[in-house]
Amino acid sequence: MLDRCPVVPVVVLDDPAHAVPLGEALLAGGIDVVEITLRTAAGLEGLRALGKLEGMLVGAGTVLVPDQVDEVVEAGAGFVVSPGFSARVVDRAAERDVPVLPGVSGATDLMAVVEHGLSEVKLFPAGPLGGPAVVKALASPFSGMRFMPSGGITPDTMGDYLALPPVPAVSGSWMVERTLLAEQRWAEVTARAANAVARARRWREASGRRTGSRT
Ligand SMILES: O=C[C@H](O)COP(=O)(O)O
Ligand SMILES: CC(=O)C(=O)O
Repeated sequence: MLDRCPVVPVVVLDDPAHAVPLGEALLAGGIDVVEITLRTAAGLEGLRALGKLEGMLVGAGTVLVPDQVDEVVEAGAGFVVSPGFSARVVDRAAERDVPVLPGVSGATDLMAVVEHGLSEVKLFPAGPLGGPAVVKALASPFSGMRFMPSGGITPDTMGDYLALPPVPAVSGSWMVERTLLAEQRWAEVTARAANAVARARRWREASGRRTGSRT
């Protein structure tokens, strides 16, 4: 997932009927990975609908407890994301054979991640924690760890993260703002997605790094 697309939209869905047009809008902008959060009642149904959209890899976000891992796997989630580290969520994901990206906010979380044999995490909330400097500091003792920063990232700051070798992708909600979805402004979603992918490509090229397959 982390190598597929350098920018992963994080979606808070209010209406499950918006899931498929949203997915189509993202694909049109060159984004083929999306995280649907369980923050709303519509999340699970939206995940189920979007999972059937050809060419889109759909994951579940805001997975807080192990039973939600079962729910999202049954709804077709291709990966699971949590805002923090839960050993029980990680273990359930392993039992269900679904890739999991636990959230970390510091070295103690990363110690637990290493103990569980994982080497890919979400850094959350990346901006308030201190931005790219935090990735650099954490990557030093945890060499080999790959980070997907999220939280407070903007089109203007994402390049500073993507320029770092341990950062294959960033995630955020700016491409799929809740109001855009409510107003069904799909062309704007496509434009923001295309802009994000183009910026990611530029930053990667400037820093001599390869982008994901679709970029
Ligand atoms: O997990 C994702 C975050 O909620 C995304 O953060 P953001 O809304 O600041 O982009
Ligand atoms: C913030 C986050 O990681 C999530 O909602 O999954």
